[in-house]
Amino acid sequence: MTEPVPAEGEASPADPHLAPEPAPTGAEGIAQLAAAARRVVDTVVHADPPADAALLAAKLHAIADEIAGSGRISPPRWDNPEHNRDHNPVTGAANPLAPPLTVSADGTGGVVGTATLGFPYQGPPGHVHGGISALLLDHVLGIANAAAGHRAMTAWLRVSYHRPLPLLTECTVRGKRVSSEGRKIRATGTISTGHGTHVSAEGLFVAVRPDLA
Ligand SMILES: CCCCCCCCCCCCCC(=O)SCCNC(=O)CCNC(=O)[C@H](O)C(C)(C)COP(=O)(O)OP(=O)(O)OC[C@H]1O[C@@H](n2cnc3c(N)ncnc32)[C@H](O)[C@@H]1OP(=O)(O)O
Repeated sequence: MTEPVPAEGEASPADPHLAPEPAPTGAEGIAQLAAAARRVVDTVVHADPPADAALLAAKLHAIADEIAGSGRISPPRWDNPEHNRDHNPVTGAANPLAPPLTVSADGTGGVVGTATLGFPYQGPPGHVHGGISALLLDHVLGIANAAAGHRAMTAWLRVSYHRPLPLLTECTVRGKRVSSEGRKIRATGTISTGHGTHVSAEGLFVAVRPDLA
């Protein structure tokens, strides 16, 4: 089957913002730690308070001390977008807060990712917190813009919640740049499940000033 050819400025499967990137030294190890920490968070949120909670907490602190003993990386530089990819709270494999969502080109000039969100992301009982949905959409719209060649900051994001988004259900997050005018870029996106669209968003993004990019 022939891949559709993206129009100029649209995300392609070969886009560097979507392609697997060369792993920075130690990235695999950090991703392993992040996956384990993610499991700890999920388990803690689900747990009946164990009788030996204080002892278990002490063990977790000891593990954190051991990890910290190997040193800390410096705060990222503004001009290092690679850092964002690994450590951001949505797709970042190195960030235990990230579900993580895996995003790729959707073949029509936009981007798409899937994730199944568990109890750490709960808002209304059994459903995803609205702020989490906004976070996913903000980030995926940002990736769609980046994949279309625009490194841009969110100026505003309008989120519409159409129906509650259930936890523990695979959801699909889509984003697409829809227009650009000078430094101003507009993008839209949705979060859907097999039951239809639960959340949609549109945003204005402003390309990073050339002297800062
Ligand atoms: C972040 C980059 C990473 C990329 C990595 C890739 C993938 C990762 C994805 C990560 C995604 C993470 C996503 C995140 O989390 S981004 C983090 C959340 N966003 C921010 O923190 C942004 C904070 N705001 C700013 O930094 C500045 O205000 C910006 C950069 C937005 C503009 O300040 P700047 O000094 O640069 O520009 P300007 O003031 O000359 O304005 C220029 C034009 O824009 C128009 N305008 C401005 N604001 C608004 C507004 N609110 N409504 C309507 N219009 C607005 C303005 O009228 C003018 O229009 P015109 O008069 O020319 O017609």
